[in-house]
Amino acid sequence: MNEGRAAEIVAAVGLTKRFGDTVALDDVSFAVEGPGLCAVLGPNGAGKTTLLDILLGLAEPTRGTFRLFGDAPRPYPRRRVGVVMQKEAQIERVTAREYAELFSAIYGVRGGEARILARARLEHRARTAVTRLSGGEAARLFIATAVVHDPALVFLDEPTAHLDPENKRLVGEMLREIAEERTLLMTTHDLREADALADRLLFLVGGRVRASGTKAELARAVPEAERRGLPVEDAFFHFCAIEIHEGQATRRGAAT
Ligand SMILES: Nc1ncnc2c1ncn2[C@@H]1O[C@H](COP(=O)(O)OP(=O)(O)OP(=O)(O)O)[C@@H](O)[C@H]1O
Repeated sequence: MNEGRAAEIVAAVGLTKRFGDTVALDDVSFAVEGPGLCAVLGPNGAGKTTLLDILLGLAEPTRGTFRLFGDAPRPYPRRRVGVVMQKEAQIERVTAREYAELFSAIYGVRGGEARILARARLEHRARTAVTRLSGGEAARLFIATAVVHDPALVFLDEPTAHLDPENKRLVGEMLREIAEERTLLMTTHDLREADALADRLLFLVGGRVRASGTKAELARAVPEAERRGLPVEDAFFHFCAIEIHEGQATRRGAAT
């Protein structure tokens, strides 16, 4: 990543979201500079999806505001933003090529389907129904589709959840390549994956930001005596006093 080009891409200012008595986000403020990959890390129920929904313009915060590319998102800058949701549309009998054609047409990108299939390395699976692709193949198709219109910012909600290690690695390589030129904001509860992929980190627990910054900054803040695992694992434990296993929060040493 070229530090000289860093600019504010996403900024949240006091975002709060309530669902009845549940406070999903509690006065969340942070800024993400780009390009690069920012991992939003937190256990189940931390508020990650709620945060993405607000930043995507799909939900209104109860309180607070946010900026995209340094400006208020009105009108929402759809053409500059891409998205991979946790549950992407799985339309029966639509092939990988048809799926790529459909979204290329929606985004008005001529010849986009060939770019999508090439980026996803799925040319040989073009005639296979999306519902019959493996988890890794489907993840690559959704990610390649999300960037067909060349957005500067891409939101991804747990794009590698439920993938085996080899497919996580393949998808991770794809995300790193995409993050060379763009800003990716990706939710995950996989600390190892964040350690391997992220330039920046946002730790979210119980709807509150526990820390945010570059991976190097947060890793440096961990005292020598607390350094036992990967830098991101140590930093998460240091700032949040919990670890995440299978999405669940546990105290260090409590999991098998
Ligand atoms: N539409 C809703 N109505 C009521 N409560 C909600 C709603 N959406 C989210 N919540 C609650 O808000 C909190 C944050 O949920 P959210 O889905 O944002 O967490 P998350 O970090 O994305 O979790 P996961 O890792 O399991 O996807 C949870 O307590 C959840 O039950």
